[in-house]
Amino acid sequence: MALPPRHGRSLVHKARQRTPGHHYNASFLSSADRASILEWLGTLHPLWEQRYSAHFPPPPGQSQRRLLRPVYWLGNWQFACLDYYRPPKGVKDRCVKAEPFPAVLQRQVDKVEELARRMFRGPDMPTGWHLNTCLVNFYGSRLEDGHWVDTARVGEHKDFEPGPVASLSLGERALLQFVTSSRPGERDEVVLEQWLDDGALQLFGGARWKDQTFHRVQRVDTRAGLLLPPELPDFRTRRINLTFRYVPDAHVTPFALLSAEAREDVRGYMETLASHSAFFRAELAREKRG
Ligand SMILES: O=C(O)CCC(=O)C(=O)O
Ligand SMILES: [Fe+2]
Repeated sequence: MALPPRHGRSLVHKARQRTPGHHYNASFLSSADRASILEWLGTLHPLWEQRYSAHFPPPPGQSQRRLLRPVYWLGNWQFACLDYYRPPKGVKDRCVKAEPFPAVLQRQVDKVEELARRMFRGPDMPTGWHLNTCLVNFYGSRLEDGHWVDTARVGEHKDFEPGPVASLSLGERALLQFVTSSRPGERDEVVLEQWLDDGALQLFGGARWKDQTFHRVQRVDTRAGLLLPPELPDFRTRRINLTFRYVPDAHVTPFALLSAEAREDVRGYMETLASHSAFFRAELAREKRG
């Protein structure tokens, strides 16, 4: 059970704690699978996306900015400038069909789905749920005007995809916190903290962790010299996290079938991806065939 937070005491939940709806296994990945995932990561060409686009301009008072980190998506790509997947209203032209999972990841997904089906029932396990989406987050420092700037954090947010969400962590450990919703003038209350270790699985679902709380990556440890693949210009990766989610198949759209505006907004990204990927080349070609 999650203990209520007490003053002056941090809640550090150890491996395999019993918190309903939240599961953590520090040693989920075998060393062979871990090695093979790292080898696959070395072949990726992640994107530095911009938050906004021609048809999704910055709101008043905000300006165009890059995301804090490069990302890669599998299954479907939720481009930041298409404003991510936000059911029930934001489901059209949000999830662009992307590459399938490599075999080593599909094997992890099969195991995680089996576990999730044992952990979650009824309203916590949507009809048709399967993990068909993966966001690969690269955490580290980026070079800005000759200085390395640490951008290894994620502000509080919810994952809006329905049902349980699973994540695999590689590299430096990260402190993940679940916090209650913020109200103006009130400090967020941390209701659960979990250090995510190299090779760990975290699985969470149900109203408590998906709807009633936000989560954030508060910080990522630094150990001198840890550098994860792939080699990127102007970025040093020390942690990689893969989150697996479910987007109903009806909401995953091939690039060629997006609205003209959405195609315009992401065409440049598709072309960049296509320069390294036969899958994205074929998706672009499909548009030309009409
Ligand atoms: O890096 C992590 O462990 C969590 C990332 C996350 O919350 C997300 O990608 O939605
Ligand atoms: Fe998240």
